Amino acid sequence: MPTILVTGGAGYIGSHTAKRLLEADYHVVVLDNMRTGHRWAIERLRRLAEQGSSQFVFVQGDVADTALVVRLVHEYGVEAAVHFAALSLVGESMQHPERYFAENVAKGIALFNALVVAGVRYVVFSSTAAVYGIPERVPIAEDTPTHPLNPYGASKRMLEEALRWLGEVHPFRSISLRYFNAAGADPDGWLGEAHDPETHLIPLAIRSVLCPDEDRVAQLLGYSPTQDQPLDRPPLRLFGTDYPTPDGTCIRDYIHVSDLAEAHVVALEALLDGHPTDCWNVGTGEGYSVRQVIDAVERVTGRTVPVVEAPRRPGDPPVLVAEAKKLKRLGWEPKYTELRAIVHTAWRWHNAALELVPSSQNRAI
Ligand SMILES: NC(=O)c1ccc[n+]([C@@H]2O[C@H](COP(=O)([O-])OP(=O)(O)OC[C@H]3O[C@@H](n4cnc5c(N)ncnc54)[C@H](O)[C@@H]3O)[C@@H](O)[C@H]2O)c1
Ligand SMILES: O=c1ccn([C@@H]2O[C@H](COP(=O)(O)OP(=O)(O)O[C@H]3O[C@H](CO)[C@H](O)[C@H](O)[C@H]3O)[C@@H](O)[C@H]2O)c(=O)[nH]1
Repeated sequence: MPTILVTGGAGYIGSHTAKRLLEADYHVVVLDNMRTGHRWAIERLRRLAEQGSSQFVFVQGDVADTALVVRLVHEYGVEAAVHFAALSLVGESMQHPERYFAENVAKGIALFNALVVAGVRYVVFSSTAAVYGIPERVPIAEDTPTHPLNPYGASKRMLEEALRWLGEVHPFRSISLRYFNAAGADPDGWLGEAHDPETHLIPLAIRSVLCPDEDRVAQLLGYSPTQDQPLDRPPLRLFGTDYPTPDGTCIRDYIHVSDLAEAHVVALEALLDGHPTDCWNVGTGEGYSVRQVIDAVERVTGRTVPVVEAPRRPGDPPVLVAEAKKLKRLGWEPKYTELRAIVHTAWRWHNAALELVPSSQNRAI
């Protein structure tokens, strides 16, 4: 089986995709600088590989280290890359756009350059629905014009364009996957979402109903109620109740991280089979409002989410729902279309995270 370079494989979506690749018998080389990645995720992947026949290698380093990337390609016979490594906080990108152009655009281009030089011909790239900005119509088709509203979305759009031109000139093809809202956790309980800071709705809603000593994910990230700073347990802020939607709150398309991981395998196999360079949406086609998410969290946890209504968050489009025609044409179908099922996997992860790793691994680096 081919060897796949997975940049950002110690992070949320990258680790779930690396797991899926190992399960599909690919060999995996993870390159991650551990800026937001997790040692425990790497340890879980290593253990998974030991149980099967795939080779798993973790290298701590930066995607912009051209010599390192070229060496890894040659040493491990890398045939394709899946590029997750990036900064992805929309709010931060509005405050420090230069960071997003340096970390995402400049480093992404350095990586693609190294891959082309080393002879890698296939890349699957983590793009985002944020490239569309406020779409002309919903569900959003893949040929919808892109007008990103923030430097984060712009940085992803620029890399899509760079990939397109690399494909025009070199024997090189790519698929950019425009994810909608990644959510949930590995149903086996091996991996899950642990961003720091966390900005996403589902993990924040779950954390709002947990006592500090119940919050295994916070403890994995190194917070503990015994530390000087007790865990802050603010209520969930509901950003905007006056949107032109049935209940006044924003509607999003929540795509389970395992379905997302599977989409990367489909994209990779399509490229290996000769598929041309393209951009594909990854979403379920089902939209849920913020209030519906809160309701799902309450039903799954059996607890009341403490909510305060807050003004709209700048830059939030009212409705983002995908039309994922291109993926579906290749046989991909999301398994998780029910919001409650997605939330259930996230709830399990928040409850179980700490028990999953040996005590020496119980903290992020
Ligand atoms: N989470 C979402 O809902 C979502 C939605 C759309 C797109 N995306 C994109 O998906 C990708 C993964 O997102 P995530 O939520 O898993 O993020 P994450 O922060 O959990 O993972 C990113 C990983 O990349 C690593 N990394 C960052 N910069 C690096 C560099 N220069 N060199 C090497 N490693 C580096 C980090 O250490 C981390 O392990 C990102 O590109 C993000 O923009 C995420
Ligand atoms: O504390 C919170 C957090 C979020 N929300 C609301 O919940 C919805 C979902 O917000 P998330 O922050 O979970 O996700 P976003 O839709 O803002 O962003 C996600 O999807 C985008 C594309 O749609 C980008 O890809 C981005 O990287 C990814 O995080 C939004 O309406 C947001 O306003 C709240 O009300 N309170």
